[in-house]
Amino acid sequence: MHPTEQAAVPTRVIGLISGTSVDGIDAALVEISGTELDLKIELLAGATYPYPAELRERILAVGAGVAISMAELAEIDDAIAIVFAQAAQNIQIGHQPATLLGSHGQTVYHRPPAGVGKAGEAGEQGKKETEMLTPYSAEAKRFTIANSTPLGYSLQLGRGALITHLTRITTVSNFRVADIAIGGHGAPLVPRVDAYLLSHPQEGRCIQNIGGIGNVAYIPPRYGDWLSKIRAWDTGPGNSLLDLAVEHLSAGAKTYDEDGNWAASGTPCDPLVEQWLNQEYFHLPPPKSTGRELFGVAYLHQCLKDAQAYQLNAADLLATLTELTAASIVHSYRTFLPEMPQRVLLCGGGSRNLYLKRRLQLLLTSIPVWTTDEVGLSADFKEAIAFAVLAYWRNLGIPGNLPIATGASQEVLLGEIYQI
Ligand SMILES: Nc1ncnc2c1ncn2[C@@H]1O[C@H](COP(=O)(O)OP(=O)(O)OP(=O)(O)O)[C@@H](O)[C@H]1O
Ligand SMILES: CC(=O)N[C@H]1[C@@H]2OC[C@@H](O2)[C@@H](O)[C@@H]1O[C@H](C)C(=O)O
Repeated sequence: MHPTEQAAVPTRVIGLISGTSVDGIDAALVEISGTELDLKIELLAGATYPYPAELRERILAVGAGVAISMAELAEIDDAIAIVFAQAAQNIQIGHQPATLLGSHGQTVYHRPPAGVGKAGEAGEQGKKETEMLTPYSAEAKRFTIANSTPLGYSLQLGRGALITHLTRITTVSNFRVADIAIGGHGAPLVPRVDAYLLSHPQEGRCIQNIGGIGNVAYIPPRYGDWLSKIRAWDTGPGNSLLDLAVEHLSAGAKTYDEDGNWAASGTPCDPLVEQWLNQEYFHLPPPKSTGRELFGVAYLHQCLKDAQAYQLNAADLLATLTELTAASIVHSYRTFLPEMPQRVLLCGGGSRNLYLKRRLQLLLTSIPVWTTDEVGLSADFKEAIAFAVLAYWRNLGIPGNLPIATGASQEVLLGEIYQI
């Protein structure tokens, strides 16, 4: 059957992802029809299933660079597959079963291609640009040494074969490797889905995800050669530094700044934000991607050190870190977009941070800042929905990456398929 004939019949698909915040597994059960311009999704159910505390701690440790044995890695890989399979079972309760499952898995390591920002470009120039990423930490230095090979590397745990075995559902997983193998960053992958679900006939839009890391997809108005004008990249820290700071400042009592209330009671320190914006990542041209390897614990420690000069209290420090997220997003639009969008649509957990949203609105002046909920697509489950769509495209033989976003040399089928 031709892909378009196959796609005429709606398919029930599960999308699963745990992002860089490692807060739990986002699961979406969707009904999908159409292929690209006629792509339609209906969200039947969405839920977040927290990780067992011990597994979360182990994942965070691996992500922070703690050395583990291959035996432990294997254990974590399957422990993640098991909780992902449980999430898939739970999300179907009370619904007709799904016939396809897309599982992003859990990123524990992400290294952009050498010459980050210039995907696929190896050699001295590439190395020089990567070395510029080192002022912040010993951890960042290791990142540079590891990054002397031309291709990127990204590791998502929770192997698909086991998820298929446990759920009895055809599963697509390991979405990033094919793009990386042809010179791409393997991220961001959601922009192609954003393009078909969130484009507008007259309006240029930035779809801004604020997870642990932030990423944007600029989708121009849907006419002419609009697809070639899409731009996308990781903007830098979303909530990663904020969450780590909250945990540190509350001595472990809190894991995030609910609604941004704590930061809202402080005042951002503008000179510090200016200083932090000098960091090289913010100035590298897209395509570019990043992770907790850069915007993680060591980075926060350097921020805390920098802040000592200004004697900030806890609330001021959180306000300043929140401002870094907002300012780095807006700075990247002003620097790298061909034109500013007419609307910004937020998604991810950071879209619930009301203080962050207010600061973004202030910096973007007259450009309205909404959430994707306000145009009919769940801000909480958009990433999980996207991996359901990417699995569906893979199953139909439709490429999932956008070379302009990832830096890959061409479009490619994303993901490995495991059948029962
Ligand atoms: N009500 C809220 N107020 C403030 N922040 C919130 C709220 N709810 C969620 N968050 C933030 O959102 C984060 C989780 O966001 P999300 O689940 O989108 O991240 P992720 O998917 O793990 O990351 P990424 O998109 O980088 O992979 C939490 O760690 C927290 O910082
Ligand atoms: C390696 C990895 O997991 N990257 C994530 C991360 O979280 C946000 C940002 O960095 C994004 O580029 C990417 O995820 C989304 C789902 C993407 O690929 O579009």
